[in-house]
Amino acid sequence: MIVDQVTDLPRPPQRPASGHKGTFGRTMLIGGSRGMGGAISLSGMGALRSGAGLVYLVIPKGIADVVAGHSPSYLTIPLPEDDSGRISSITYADLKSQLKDKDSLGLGPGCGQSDHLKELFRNILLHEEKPIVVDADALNMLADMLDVLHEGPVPRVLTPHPGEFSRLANLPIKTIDKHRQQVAAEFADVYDVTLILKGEKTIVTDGHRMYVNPTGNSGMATGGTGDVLTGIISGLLAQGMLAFEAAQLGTYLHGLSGDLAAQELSQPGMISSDLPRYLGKAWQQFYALHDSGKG
Ligand SMILES: NC(=O)C1=CN([C@@H]2O[C@H](COP(=O)(O)OP(=O)(O)OC[C@H]3O[C@@H](n4cnc5c(N)ncnc54)[C@H](OP(=O)(O)O)[C@@H]3O)[C@@H](O)[C@H]2O)[C@@H](O)CC1
Ligand SMILES: Nc1ncnc2c1ncn2[C@@H]1O[C@H](COP(=O)(O)OP(=O)(O)O)[C@@H](O)[C@H]1O
Ligand SMILES: [Mg+2]
Repeated sequence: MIVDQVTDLPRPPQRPASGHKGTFGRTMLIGGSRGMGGAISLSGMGALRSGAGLVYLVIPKGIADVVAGHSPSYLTIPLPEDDSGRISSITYADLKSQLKDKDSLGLGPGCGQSDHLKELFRNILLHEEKPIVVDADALNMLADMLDVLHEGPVPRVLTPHPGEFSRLANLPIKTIDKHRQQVAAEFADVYDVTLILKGEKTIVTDGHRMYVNPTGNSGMATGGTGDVLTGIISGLLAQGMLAFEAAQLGTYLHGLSGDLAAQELSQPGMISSDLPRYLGKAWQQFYALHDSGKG
């Protein structure tokens, strides 16, 4: 297997002067559960500040008001829930009309795990050809049904931290930490996905290309920062970026937001909800350095 090291960042999505919110894509994020409404709200913030035109959050009804209260900019779709406050009852067929006009999906932040969710995500991953980001509990459920990734050349971005990757690839965390690039590239190649292996110097690979992200700091080791990344990448995918490029740019901007937050707030003093707030500054710095001020 030959893997090219990529260092250049991709072009960001174009923002035509005549663009309207439909031009910049609709992304739908499915997650949240009782006690983890924050995760899906953070993803939604990442998606909004990535430039996506419309951000839909599909959540259990028990947390709908709290999630909607995080930002008036979300559209929320409340669904029935089970006794533990996780999305339940609704089937893939029930969701189909909602999925139809969406340009990208993000599955998992804070959703918890259940047989029902597993079946729902299984059907989405099997039948939806649009780009999908898979994170958090959706990754943990995916570990038992990796066959859904063999159903065709469709854009899938997986965003595990080493603990989640250990479950997915059935490898000890020690082996993953020691051979990060090799194990990530092998997995991405076998399952035809873009894999983001998170941590210090996050790796983005599709099995043929490898990008090692230079941004980010250990101030980002705080609950919810990965949820923000999921939203950013879903939003970039909704704007038409290809999977590897969206993963690369999303990871870079996410880490840069963390660096800018740390500069002003310190590493211990920054929290995950600061990242979306610094994403605007990260975009400005990106445009200044890489894209001649178009933003
Ligand atoms: N505000 C909210 O609503 C929030 C909600 N959240 C939601 O919580 C759900 C569970 O997600 P999760 O990631 O917290 O737990 P899990 O999948 O069990 O993984 C942890 C295991 O992996 C191991 N591990 C090894 N290396 C690691 C590494 N580099 N980074 C991280 N872990 C590493 C680790 O080892 P240890 O810490 O013991 O050393 C441990 O054994 C999920 O739905 C998520 O969206 C969170 O996003 C927080 C904010
Ligand atoms: N030491 C570190 N250096 C750089 N980035 C880090 C470091 N620790 C964590 N991060 C970043 O923070 C994010 C954590 O994601 P994740 O573990 O999924 O958190 P959560 O599930 O709580 O949202 C990832 O993007 C990861 O790369
Ligand atoms: Mg996570």
